[in-house]
Amino acid sequence: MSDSSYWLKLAKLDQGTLGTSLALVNPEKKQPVLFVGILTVSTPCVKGVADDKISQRLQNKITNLTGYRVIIKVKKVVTDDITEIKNVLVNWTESLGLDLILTAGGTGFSPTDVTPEATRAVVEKEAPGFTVGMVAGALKLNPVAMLFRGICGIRRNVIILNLPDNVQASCDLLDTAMPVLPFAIGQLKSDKNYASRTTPAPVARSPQIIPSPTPSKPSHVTTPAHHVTVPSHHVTTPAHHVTVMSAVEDHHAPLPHHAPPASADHHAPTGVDTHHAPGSGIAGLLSENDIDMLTNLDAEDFEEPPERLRVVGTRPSSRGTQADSGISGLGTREQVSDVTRLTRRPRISPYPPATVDKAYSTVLANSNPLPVTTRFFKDAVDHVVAEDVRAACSIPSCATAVVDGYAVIAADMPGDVEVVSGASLGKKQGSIPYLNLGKAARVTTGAPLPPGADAVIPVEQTVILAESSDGETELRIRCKETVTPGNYVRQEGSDVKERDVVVEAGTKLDHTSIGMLPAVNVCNIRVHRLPVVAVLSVGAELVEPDTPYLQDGQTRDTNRITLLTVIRKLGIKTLDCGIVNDGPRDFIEAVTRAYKQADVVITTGGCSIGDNDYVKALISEIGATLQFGRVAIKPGAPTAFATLETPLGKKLFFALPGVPSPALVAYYVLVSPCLRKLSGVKNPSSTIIKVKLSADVYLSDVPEYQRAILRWDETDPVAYAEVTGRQVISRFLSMVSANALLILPPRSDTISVVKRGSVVNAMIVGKV
Ligand SMILES: Nc1nc2c(c(=O)[nH]1)N[C@H]1C(S)=C(S)[C@@H](COP(=O)(O)OP(=O)(O)OC[C@H]3O[C@@H](n4cnc5c(N)ncnc54)[C@H](O)[C@@H]3O)O[C@H]1N2
Ligand code: MOO
Repeated sequence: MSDSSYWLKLAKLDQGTLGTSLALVNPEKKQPVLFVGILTVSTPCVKGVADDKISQRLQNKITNLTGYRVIIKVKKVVTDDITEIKNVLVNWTESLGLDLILTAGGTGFSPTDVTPEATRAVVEKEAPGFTVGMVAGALKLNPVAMLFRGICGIRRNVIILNLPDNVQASCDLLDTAMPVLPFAIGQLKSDKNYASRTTPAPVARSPQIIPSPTPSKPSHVTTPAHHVTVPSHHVTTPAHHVTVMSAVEDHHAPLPHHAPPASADHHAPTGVDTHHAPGSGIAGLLSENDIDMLTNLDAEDFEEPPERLRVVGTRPSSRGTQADSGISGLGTREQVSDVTRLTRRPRISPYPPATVDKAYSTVLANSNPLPVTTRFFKDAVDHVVAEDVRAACSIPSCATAVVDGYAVIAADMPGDVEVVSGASLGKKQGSIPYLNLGKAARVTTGAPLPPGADAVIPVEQTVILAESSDGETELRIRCKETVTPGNYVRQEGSDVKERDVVVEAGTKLDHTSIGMLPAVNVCNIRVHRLPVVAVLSVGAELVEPDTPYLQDGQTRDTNRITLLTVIRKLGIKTLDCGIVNDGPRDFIEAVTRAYKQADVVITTGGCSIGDNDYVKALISEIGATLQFGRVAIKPGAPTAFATLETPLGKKLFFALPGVPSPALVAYYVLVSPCLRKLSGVKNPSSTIIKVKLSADVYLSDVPEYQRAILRWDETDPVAYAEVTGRQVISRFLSMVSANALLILPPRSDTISVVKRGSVVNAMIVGKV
């Protein structure tokens, strides 16, 4: 998968505002560019019960930063959720090439205020001087500033500055910090010119609040608040994640403060702003492209999220940042392994291969049966029963006839008996008259016996002696046979006794067992919830499978439909998450959305060490723990497995290879047992039988799963396995019609070929 389009997109963003994608200096203004993100932390804003007024004010203010041309690259509103805040900060500091992040809100004493804690958890260095300075300035205006708990720190060369949620208070604090920020940023960039050019004049011993230099804004340029529509090819993002540029008016009760500066802050308009500080031009504004991109960048972010963010083996961080922009002489950031940069990737896979056994046991150890729920039997097919199902009644519930004939008293036989009105299907046993000696009652198969009767004689063993004049009823019959009690009688409970176990825990309810439930009067049963499985394909070359004409280099996505089909056959709900073909951020967004709705996320492609293979590193990036990153298996070696604990339960991630047949083999070997175990199946392992090879098979250096078709001939009870042609992994046909995988051991010093006729294990994967 190529992420070039992602970079193009990023370049487009910058082109829209700067004229060149990753340039740091505006050629016209000769001012360094500063990329800023503004994060509003406000649960009410997210819920739509309050407006985000603060971000526009901060935006207006920061775009006037001395010595820099400020670009507001991203804005977002999140709830007061520590993980959500952390994730945004991590995301933004790693992926957006920002220099400064301003957060607003969540810094007070309210129990829900956690912005400082989130910030502290992610920063690499704290910068308490900023906080002290800002609070000192604000205290001169209002003692309530003592309640400000915000911090300032540095993460990945990005300064993060917490500000309070009160509009005026946050502007006041930012005012205090602004004269020093350019110097701090210059130092951070190790850019002596910037640093010296932007060094603030020493401040008086008692710091002064420096009023915002933002010029006042004529009200007629105000653009009405508008919501941004996310283009349809992107996943819909809730409105609160979309940057909404609206007029700002502060209705919050402000802290007592000095007279507001003659600034645009009180009537900051949205949309096209031609009144920003010199050099800012359209800085601080987002084009439609930007918003489109930003919407994608943020996704919905992580509600159930990474407590820790770690990258195993590689670090796909710092993309797009100035220091590693590829422009020589810019920045001196330490060069780390970076999966998004071809030349900076490890040249050997950093993931040690797990043995198949280890991979299998790791997967199963992490696949806990999903919670138990009660379902009506009609809705329980394909579910696995969580508790033994016991009969609530016996089958049959009373003695019944096994044949059509006559219920009799065995002692009367052989002999002639009078036929009385009898029992038929549908009649209750209690409503049937008692049968006395010398009498018989007509019964149909399955009908209850009249009380008093102890045997049934089939019609065939009787002759009619007398009948009614209309020929409708026999009046007297003769039976010549000796009859023993119980003859042709199905005794009460002879099939199932009340309280007998009819379906054992761990059994999947299928057509053979589902009917048993109502038979024993059990309609509601305890079953495990079935997993929801999301499937997405990764690859810039991929197009929808029904694309009629391919352009050079395009490939129809076949893995998705294959996997969705095989999973749906298990009765498991699937989510078709489409193709991810727009680079790492697109991937993170898609996987994040997927795991929020699914228990298991399966990706295919982008999983080896080719140009666009970042899947594993990015799975780690969303906070999941990579349990293994490769498997010593053929095919399917690049398969990885990761887990993520969330408040909604453990989420499992399988990264399967892009090549179709290895992807399906890896699915059979590792994913399908996982899905069975999650569903609650007692023995989730696949069915393995002994088969004979119909041709010599050469062994590989790792365990190999060769695709085969099993056939039986009349003379041999053991199936013959015919390998499906050449087993090169790229051969699509090797999978078609295969109903078994031959499990072949690795080559050893003593054995490198298994001869025709030898018996090997085969995993059943299809109809045999
Ligand atoms: N230098 C190395 N190269 C490779 C290694 C290695 O260890 N070192 N491993 C090889 C193995 S083994 C496999 S398997 C593949 C796996 O590659 P990826 O998972 O990265 O898959 P992609 O590069 O994305 O695609 C490979 C191939 O498959 C086609 N593809 C991808 N997705 C789909 C789909 N959804 N439907 C149909 N076809 C798909 C794709 O177009 C490529 O042709 O890596 C080896 N290389
Ligand atoms: O291990 Mo790959 O999946 O076959 O070539």
